Amino acid sequence: MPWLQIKIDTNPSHAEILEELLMAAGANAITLEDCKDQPLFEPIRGTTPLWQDTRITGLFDADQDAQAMTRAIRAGWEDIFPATDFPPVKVEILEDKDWEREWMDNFHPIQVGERLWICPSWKDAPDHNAVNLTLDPGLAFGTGTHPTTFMCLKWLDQNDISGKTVVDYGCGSGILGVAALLLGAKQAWGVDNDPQALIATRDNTRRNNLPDEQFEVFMPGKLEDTRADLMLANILAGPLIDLAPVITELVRHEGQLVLSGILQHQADEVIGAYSPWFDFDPVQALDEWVCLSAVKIRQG
Ligand SMILES: C[S@@+](CC[C@H](N)C(=O)[O-])C[C@H]1O[C@@H](n2cnc3c(N)ncnc32)[C@H](O)[C@@H]1O
Repeated sequence: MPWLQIKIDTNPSHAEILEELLMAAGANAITLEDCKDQPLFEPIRGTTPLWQDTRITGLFDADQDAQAMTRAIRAGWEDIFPATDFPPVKVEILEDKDWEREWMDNFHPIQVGERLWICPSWKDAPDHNAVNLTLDPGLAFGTGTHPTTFMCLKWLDQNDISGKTVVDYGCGSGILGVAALLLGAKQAWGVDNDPQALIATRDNTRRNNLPDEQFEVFMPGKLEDTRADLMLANILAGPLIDLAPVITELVRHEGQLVLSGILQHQADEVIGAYSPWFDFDPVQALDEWVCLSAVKIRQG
């Protein structure tokens, strides 16, 4: 089914209100991205563009009336900011994403280590006695084929995580948290800043017959009081470094940390950001990527 996208370029101080107005107009999901270098419309020659910091995209069902929705969003804006021009809006039909999902034909069941298989939900599991994780990543990252995901899954397969509590930070499709639960973990919490990822994680939790409460999902900043036994964070080196205090705080004393999304040449910098609190194992590498594991030895 096609989707309707409403894109609005704004600035950070107006972003939250626009998010609320898009949700009130019926958006199924909202994404925010930096758009400084890619304006929706070419700025008029000789003028300074005013609205080019933050792009908000609302995803709506295609049978909605785009003009009526845009009018409602605009009316809401004018009530709140009567003296500020409504920013430029672009409405697009997002055709059925078959082209984005062509990879599905090439996604086959993958064996990870001794116990675990990742099986696309549209294919049969080859070994019914294995721990089979049934997966449809939707529009989120995480099929198990990427070396960073694969190394985290391998770590889970090789370690005893029975009864543990787990945070899957940057959960994407939810693949790591669901794998942890299927391998015996007691509870998982997922965090992602992409709403599509939270939807995919919830769907994959259900697909594996796990109750929603066993894998709860959150936007960043909503999980402050948790102290997990195990933290899985496959993001990228930059955000992992920036998030070091936040991620550290979510791990209990003597809890474990597994980080990936890191290129080989970035490993030392990431280790440096976490070494005030964690003692690292030898680095694991696959292709140009590494996976770092560690134990928390000092309180954050
Ligand atoms: C490489 S994917 C990993 C997905 C999955 N965990 C896996 O291992 O395949 C990284 C995920 O982190 C999310 N992400 C990136 N930066 C983030 C941040 N600052 N806070 C929370 N999530 C973030 C992205 O939206 C994406 O879903």
